[in-house]
Amino acid sequence: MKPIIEVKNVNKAYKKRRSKECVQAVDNVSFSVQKGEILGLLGPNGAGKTTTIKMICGLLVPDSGTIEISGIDNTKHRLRALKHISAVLEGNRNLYWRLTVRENLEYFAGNRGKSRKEVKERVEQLLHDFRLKEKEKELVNRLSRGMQQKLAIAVSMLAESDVILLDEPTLGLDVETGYEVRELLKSIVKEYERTVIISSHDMDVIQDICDRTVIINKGKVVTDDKIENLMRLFEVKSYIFNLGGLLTDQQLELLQNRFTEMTYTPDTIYSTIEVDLFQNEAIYELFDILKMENTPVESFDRVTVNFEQVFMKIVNGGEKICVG
Ligand SMILES: Nc1ncnc2c1ncn2[C@@H]1O[C@H](COP(=O)(O)OP(=O)(O)OP(=O)(O)O)[C@@H](O)[C@H]1O
Repeated sequence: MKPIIEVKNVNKAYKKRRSKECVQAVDNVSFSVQKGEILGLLGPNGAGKTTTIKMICGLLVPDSGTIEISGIDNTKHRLRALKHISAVLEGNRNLYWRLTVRENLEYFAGNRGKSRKEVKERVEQLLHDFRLKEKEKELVNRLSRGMQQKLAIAVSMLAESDVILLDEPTLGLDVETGYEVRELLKSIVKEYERTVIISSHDMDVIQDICDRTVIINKGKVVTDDKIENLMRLFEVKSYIFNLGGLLTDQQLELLQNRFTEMTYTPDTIYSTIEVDLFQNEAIYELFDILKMENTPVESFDRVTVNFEQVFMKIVNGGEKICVG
């Protein structure tokens, strides 16, 4: 099936201020999104997420590469392509600040050529789904940041476009409101059956809501996979060994040379090693190094990892992860 969004070999550089140098914000990025998929664009600060989102929704033009939306090139046929997309960008909530919550929804619903009855029904539905009913008469400029964000997302749903882009939907919200917005997104993205791209550096948002994640670091795609696959990959590869003794300097050096991802924690007479074993044979090499000094292994187990740790490993490892 042809993807609904296809980003192909896209590059974007910015000129640094007061200098002739450039920052390569997006470096040969390619990924695609199928209809109905919920994709998380994840990456640390400055990774290139916002630049990518802005290129998809036509606010920035790539230096090279192509972006197709429903098969339409969004630089060659910008308006036609953008009909398929609505976006909620960080710090740019497209709302009328001097209108109430209900008035905003009515305005944007009416704007789409709907009948009065249809507008009323739609607005009621959204007020209910987004838990905004209590605030329907409140002016937008008096709403909390979280409420404004919910309203902005509700407005984006009104467009009935195939694809919704959400840039950092929980950024700057307090923990409780962030959680509420996340839970809300989780329930509505499935219910409203849209294709969604969420950019975030909030791991919980990505893990809870998205089917798949594209992780970007320093402008490059480092991983593109289902979250469950990434979790599985790291879960089975991370081990903790409880040792009934301490390592000698020579053993430690050998282990550190062999296993880059390794943590040694000595206690008085016991110690632990946490290590990532990417090949099954590596475990035998580890045992050989321990056997050199007859260091007893009292127990070993897989480490349970959370998505945040997986993300840190991928980003800090800097390598392309291939799964499957
Ligand atoms: N208008 C601009 N002019 C110059 N450099 C820019 C501009 N916008 C972004 N950059 C730089 O491009 C790189 C990617 O920025 P971008 O905002 O796309 O990343 P991001 O992943 O969205 O980061 P964050 O999570 O911090 O918003 C960064 O190094 C950033 O400093």
